Amino acid sequence: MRIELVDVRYSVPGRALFSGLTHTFAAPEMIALMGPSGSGKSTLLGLISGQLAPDGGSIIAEDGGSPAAPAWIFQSTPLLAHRTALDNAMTAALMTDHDPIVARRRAAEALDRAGLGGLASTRASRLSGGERQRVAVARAITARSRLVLADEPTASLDPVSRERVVDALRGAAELGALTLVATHDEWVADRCDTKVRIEDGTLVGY
Ligand SMILES: Nc1ncnc2c1ncn2[C@@H]1O[C@H](COP(=O)(O)OP(=O)(O)OP(=O)(O)O)[C@@H](O)[C@H]1O
Repeated sequence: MRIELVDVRYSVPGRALFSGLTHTFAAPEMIALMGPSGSGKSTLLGLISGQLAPDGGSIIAEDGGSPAAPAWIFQSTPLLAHRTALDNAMTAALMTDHDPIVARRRAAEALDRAGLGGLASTRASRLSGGERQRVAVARAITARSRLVLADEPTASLDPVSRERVVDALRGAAELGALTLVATHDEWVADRCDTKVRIEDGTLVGY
């Protein structure tokens, strides 16, 4: 997966957030997207996902020619509350063309990888916030998502849960996904492969 932003322009009422942003992200990598509140982190993820259309310029997502189909991880990622962790981990894969038996095996493997093997049969409503986040990452891995967009994935977690969620996201990147993590948390950013910060509408490595 490779995302090329070329001369991207995007404004919200009264303000240009990006006025000629050019940058390339390429997998496999886990990239921290930093920047002050309101600098445009969530907006940039929305542009990369295709949920937002740029006012100008182009965003080219390449994965062997096919467009990106991102997996989203939010501060509190929605799961099917009354279904098990295993069912939840399978859902995205089942919506593509995966064989249900293969999806089930992959989901079990992804949960194991996320340290949740013992909770596979537990309903999502009974999991902690951090466990739910890891199920969401396992869902992305099961679906073989090439692009993982995480928007403040650890914002409401205690330090132990935060580390486990970051490890799970690292697992997605190690399996080949381009993993973008918008965060305010320097601890999380330090665990990514690369750190970029939005400064005055441009992306600066640091
Ligand atoms: N639909 C919209 N209409 C008006 N303003 C918007 C809209 N979407 C975003 N904005 C503004 O654009 C700016 C960037 O928002 P964005 O959510 O991308 O920032 P952020 O860096 O993710 O912030 P935070 O760290 O607080 O989550 C903010 O000032 C926000 O108020």
